[in-house]
Amino acid sequence: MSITLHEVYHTYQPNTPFEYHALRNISLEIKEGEFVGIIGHTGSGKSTLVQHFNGLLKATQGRVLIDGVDISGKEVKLKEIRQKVGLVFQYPEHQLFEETVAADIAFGPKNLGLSPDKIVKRVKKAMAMVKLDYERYKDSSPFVLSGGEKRRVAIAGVLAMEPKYLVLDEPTAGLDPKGRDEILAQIADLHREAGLTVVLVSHSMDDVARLASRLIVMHQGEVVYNNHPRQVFSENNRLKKIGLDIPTVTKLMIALKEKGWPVRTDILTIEEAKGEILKAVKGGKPHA
Ligand SMILES: Nc1ncnc2c1ncn2[C@@H]1O[C@H](COP(=O)(O)OP(=O)(O)OP(=O)(O)O)[C@@H](O)[C@H]1O
Repeated sequence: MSITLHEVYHTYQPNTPFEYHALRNISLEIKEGEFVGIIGHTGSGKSTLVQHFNGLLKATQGRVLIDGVDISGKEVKLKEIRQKVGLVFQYPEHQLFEETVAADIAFGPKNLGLSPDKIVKRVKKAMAMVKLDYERYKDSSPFVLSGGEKRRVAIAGVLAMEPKYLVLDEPTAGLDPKGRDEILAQIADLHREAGLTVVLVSHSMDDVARLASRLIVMHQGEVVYNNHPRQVFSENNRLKKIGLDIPTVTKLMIALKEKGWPVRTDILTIEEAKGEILKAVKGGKPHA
């Protein structure tokens, strides 16, 4: 079971003076249970790519298969595909529109034609998943909430559809560090505890390095790396050439190594760095 792209191209406004080839020859697979990060600088095609995962954009060429089903098939119900692949847009809170938090989250399940009982159950479950207290928030207007809370309401709206794949396009954009950490921790929980397959689009290396087990790096509409974060970040110089940076903690370890400390440089988290530095310090002075 997977999201599979086979030689996908996407051209915006074809055969016009504004024609733009946003995706070129993309083949990739996101397997059920994975946590995949998609990184790339602005304009590299990340949003265009993920909008193919649920049929919001149609491939100009190539095939997109969701759990083996080619979504361009005439008999395919895109509504079902969009339920299976939940897509959280950039700044999803801009799409909140109902008068209360509960009504907003209920919008999707209502459209599925579920009974009122089932709808309430889904709303409660989705709010619990993003750690919003049901009783406290259900009757609030979404518009009086903080930026981070609004975003959680928007994510809950997608979760209430009970997707199998959760695709988040820059979910931390515009949040302060606390809001960012909270959202990322919740996304990690959704993968670890709720068992969702997660695709996280980001241009923050620090964020994806900690969470993703695989990274897809985009550059000018193409996939340039598709590998474990440690492998990707070992390509420090090539990443720099395409305008991407390695995680801060990885940079620190490279700097220590250059100063002669016997530390590993394929480090992705502060915890790993701590262990490595303590080991090196116990071992005595640097060699160089
Ligand atoms: N509707 C459109 N018509 C023409 N070109 C478009 C359209 N939407 C996007 N593009 C172009 O396609 C390219 C890829 O855009 P996309 O939004 O996928 O990039 P991105 O990597 O998600 O960028 P960001 O990090 O800024 O969100 C950009 O150069 C953009 O200008």
